[in-house]
Amino acid sequence: MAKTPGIPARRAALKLLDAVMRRGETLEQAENAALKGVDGPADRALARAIAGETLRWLADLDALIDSATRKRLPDDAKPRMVLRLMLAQALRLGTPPHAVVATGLDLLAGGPRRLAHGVFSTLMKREVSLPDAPTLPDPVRARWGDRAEAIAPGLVDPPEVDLSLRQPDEAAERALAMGGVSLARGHIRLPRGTPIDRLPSFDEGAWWVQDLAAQIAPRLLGEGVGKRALDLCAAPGGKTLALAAAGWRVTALDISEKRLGLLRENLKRTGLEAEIVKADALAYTPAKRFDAILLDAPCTATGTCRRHPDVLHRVSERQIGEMSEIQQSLIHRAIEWMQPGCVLVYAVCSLEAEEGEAQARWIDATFDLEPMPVSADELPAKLRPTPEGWVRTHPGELAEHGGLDGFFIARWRKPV
Ligand SMILES: C[S@@+](CC[C@H](N)C(=O)[O-])C[C@H]1O[C@@H](n2cnc3c(N)ncnc32)[C@H](O)[C@@H]1O
Repeated sequence: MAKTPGIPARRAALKLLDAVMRRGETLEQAENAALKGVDGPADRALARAIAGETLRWLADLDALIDSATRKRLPDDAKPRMVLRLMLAQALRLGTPPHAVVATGLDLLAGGPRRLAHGVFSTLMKREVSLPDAPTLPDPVRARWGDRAEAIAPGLVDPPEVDLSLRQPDEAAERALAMGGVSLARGHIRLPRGTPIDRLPSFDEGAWWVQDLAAQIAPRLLGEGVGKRALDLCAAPGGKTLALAAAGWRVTALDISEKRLGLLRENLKRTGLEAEIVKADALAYTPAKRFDAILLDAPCTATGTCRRHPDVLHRVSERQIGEMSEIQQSLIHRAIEWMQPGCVLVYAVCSLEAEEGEAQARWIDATFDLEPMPVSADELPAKLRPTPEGWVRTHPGELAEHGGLDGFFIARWRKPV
């Protein structure tokens, strides 16, 4: 018998949701296994979109489900998982309800299909809708505090596509040719979903994909002609490329051979150069002196929640604490190597104060370094530094242009 079209994509979306919610995996980690047997890029994209929208709006979808059930379905019960996916399709992806039912109930074969059908039909008859911005899960709201309300509107949609240019002065001209806008020197923003590898000049290596907020950290090292920089956690290399393009002689170090493979590909495609070192920064001693060190530290990556909404549900206090310890070890190491005059830029794509502001305060209190406050004219698109001279970006900022990833960035110098 012929399979109903679209069911493999829904089955894959269920596996993705299950991997995140029950096993704490990232969407990326779960993809290989979950998408096995899903043919064609359109169905794979559909599976990703259903899982992504479900995770982005999870608290609101759950509230709707709870409003239509007499007895609360357990969080990890399969009917709740399937109903979440069905509602995300109807309310976020515009899938007609009959198609949602035709492809959704099959996922509950041998289970409570009538219950799921009843809840879904009740909610459709009520013509329910989602709020203007997703409701953040309680633990996330507690952690993000006052900022949570400003961040949530930035999570409504996946992000647009930002490019960083090898020749910054070409931004205006290339933005026009590509149908995008430039919000900063060397930056182009394109509509979400733009197929990257089909853009003109991809093979020529004139640009690489990098969120506007991620473009800030390497810029804070300044022009690098005649100077050496150590990019301490470098792969896959977005910031290495930016430093090399700004004239720095870059040593790019990372512990992951797989991710360094991507960095090598990026260097090859863009024709930029860097010395590559595969090492554990905690066990490495550089032979050279550096004028600047960029520590783009491993972190919980909650600042990337627009493109990776799984972080909203799987990052715990424990993981934040563990990351914070690793970051402090790496900071310690980097500071040991700083010569007088050497600049340190610390960055994390995290919205957690423990990985950002608290680390900057710890550096100020522990080490003999001069803070180098960031000024407004060093930042793109009218962003402002914090009163301390740090950079704190979040998805709700520059909303009129499509938002930003969440980053914390701060800068110091070793006294001469
Ligand atoms: C936030 S990512 C870096 C992103 C990169 N700077 C970019 O712009 O493309 C953090 C990196 O730290 C690396 N890493 C984690 N622990 C490390 C260690 N002990 N030594 C060196 N690299 C490490 C990871 O492999 C990962 O590639």
